[in-house]
Amino acid sequence: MSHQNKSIGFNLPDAQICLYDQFFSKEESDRLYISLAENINWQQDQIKFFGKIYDVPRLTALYGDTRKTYKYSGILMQPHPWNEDLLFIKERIEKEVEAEFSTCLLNYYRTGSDGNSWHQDNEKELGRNPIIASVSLGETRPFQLRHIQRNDLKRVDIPLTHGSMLLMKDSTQHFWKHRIPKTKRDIGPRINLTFRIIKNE
Ligand SMILES: O=C(O)CCC(=O)C(=O)O
Ligand SMILES: [Fe+2]
Repeated sequence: MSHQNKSIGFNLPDAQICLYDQFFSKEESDRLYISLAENINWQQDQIKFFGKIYDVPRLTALYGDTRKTYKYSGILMQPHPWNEDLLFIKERIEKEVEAEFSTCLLNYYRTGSDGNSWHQDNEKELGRNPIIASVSLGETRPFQLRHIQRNDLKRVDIPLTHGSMLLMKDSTQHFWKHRIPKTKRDIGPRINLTFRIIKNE
């Protein structure tokens, strides 16, 4: 039996975004969450901001084809090789999306004090119109988007639930910034995986 994934498109100017809720079943999502929390090599990154060094407010990890290095926030990252869970997730996405991903950047938001500030994923290694597939596990957090030029457009809030997959492509990264805001609410942890295509060799 072939299984049909339902997606919701967001009609945003200068963007191509769609969301698949329950892209992974509850059982798959629970299993993946536990396994990734335990088995991924989570690390604490730091950023330099006006000459001072700060911990990034989340844990991260880079996995993928080991020839593809990735430079973000000014740091050159060497990926860990794919593991079984990541290949399972990647293959499921690739069945739905016409793309082959080289790299996965993972984020672990331990509490509401962890977040991801406004940015565009527009590093030159990603090429001109990057496709990014973003899987969420654990606590639902809002994914917020804002257009970088048009202040007539309202901010968009997309709740990213356990087992969902958000797809961003075409000019999205040129015109829209996104973030995961921090919150004072007492919430549980969340794991996010963003699958990307790195063009360098
Ligand atoms: O956690 C998320 O949903 C977003 C992550 C993100 O924007 C990124 O890693 O570039
Ligand atoms: Fe991002």
